[in-house]
Amino acid sequence: MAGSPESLSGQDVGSFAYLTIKDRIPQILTKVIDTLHRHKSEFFEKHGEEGTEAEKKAISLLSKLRNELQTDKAIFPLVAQFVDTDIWNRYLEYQQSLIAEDNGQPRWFYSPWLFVECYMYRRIHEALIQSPPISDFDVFKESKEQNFFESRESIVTLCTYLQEVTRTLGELDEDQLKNEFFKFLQVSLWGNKCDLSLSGGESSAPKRSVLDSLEDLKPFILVNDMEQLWSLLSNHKKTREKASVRVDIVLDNSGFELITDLVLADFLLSSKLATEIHFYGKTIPWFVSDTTLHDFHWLVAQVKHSAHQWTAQCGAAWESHVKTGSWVYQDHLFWTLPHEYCAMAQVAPDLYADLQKADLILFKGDLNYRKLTGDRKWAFTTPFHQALKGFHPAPLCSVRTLKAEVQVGLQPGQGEALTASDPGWLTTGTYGIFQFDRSP
Ligand SMILES: O=P(O)(O)OC[C@@]1(O)O[C@H](CO)[C@@H](O)[C@@H]1O
Ligand SMILES: [Mn+2]
Repeated sequence: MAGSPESLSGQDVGSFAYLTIKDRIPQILTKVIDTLHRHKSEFFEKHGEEGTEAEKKAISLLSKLRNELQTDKAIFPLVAQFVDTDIWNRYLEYQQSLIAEDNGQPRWFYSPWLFVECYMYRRIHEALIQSPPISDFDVFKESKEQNFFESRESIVTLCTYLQEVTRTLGELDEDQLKNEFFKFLQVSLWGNKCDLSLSGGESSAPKRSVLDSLEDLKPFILVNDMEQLWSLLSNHKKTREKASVRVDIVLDNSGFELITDLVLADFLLSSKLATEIHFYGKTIPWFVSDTTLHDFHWLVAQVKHSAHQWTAQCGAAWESHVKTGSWVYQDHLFWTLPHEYCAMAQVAPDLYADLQKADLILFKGDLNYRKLTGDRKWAFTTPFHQALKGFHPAPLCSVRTLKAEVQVGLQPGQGEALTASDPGWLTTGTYGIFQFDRSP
């Protein structure tokens, strides 16, 4: 295969990568520092003087990080011992090896955007690790919970709808079932618009019921492989050649997006299009809104204890799915490394082998898409299969709203026409895709 195109980076002045590194990431860091400041008294109440000292230390480490970024310093090796420190520092050495002698070291506005952005979030975590006893504090917890509470109405509407569909499943014919499947897929897609790292932590809760918007949003789906997802799952259901059908969902954001993913997962079980769902979340706070184990269980509990009958019924069912094992939540440190997914088989062979057991893998969101395609400057018409560069653990589908300047698998002229009609089409989250790759 011909060489891959270069990575998106802050070298391209004015690019979305450049503006993210220059403006959005410092804004996110400032919000993190402010969050720590606002919890000063809580840390004192919990840990006394030690807590106050820890808050000061974390803030000073984060201010240093912000200065390194804003003055385009070298990317420094991680220093605090953690389960993935050596992997990160080996990756930093690899990035160094890609740079010609006279071009110095990996730097914020020089190295691949994917690397420096992931590194920034891992440095935030390092600042907390180095500041015991507040090391377990999730600096993004408040904004993830706020997104959930601000989405309350949409959550009630969605859970009510799910209960209605679940009650009538037995009466639906094939076409009607497919139609419901497509609805829940689209709800999960547009749930991805609710991304706090794009909004810099500002509220991103849905403004109206996403169910009512599906028809209006259809023209904004640029690649639509939903039919292939249906035929894959409905054939398994029809032929019953497999006792179990496993769908894996590589999660993205907590809050409303996670609700839309759990609603889809519940429908997959009730409709018997799947018999088990594996969810993958993040082991550390990540990209502001990404789902951690705590976020997952907190959200299920919140839904279960809702005052609204149908919402509470959903939460009880979801808790039961976890208890019976038909829903499995899994952590793996690979998801918070900077590697492109084409490196997974080498870097995390255990995870790759686990994904190979799935009948279908749904990758939610933009960051996953960037890692699937290596965050590279592919031509818009490059086949998705080619951009995956050998990453094929199982049939997979990206379910993503566009928030970065990478997109493949378009028709000839489609990207150019979009640029002419809507210059922000790649980065505002307005457009979405269901992009499927069957497998080797
Ligand atoms: O994976 P998500 O949550 O859909 O989006 C995450 C993300 O779009 O937010 C950032 C915006 O700067 C991008 O760098 C990154 O890809
Ligand atoms: Mn995210």
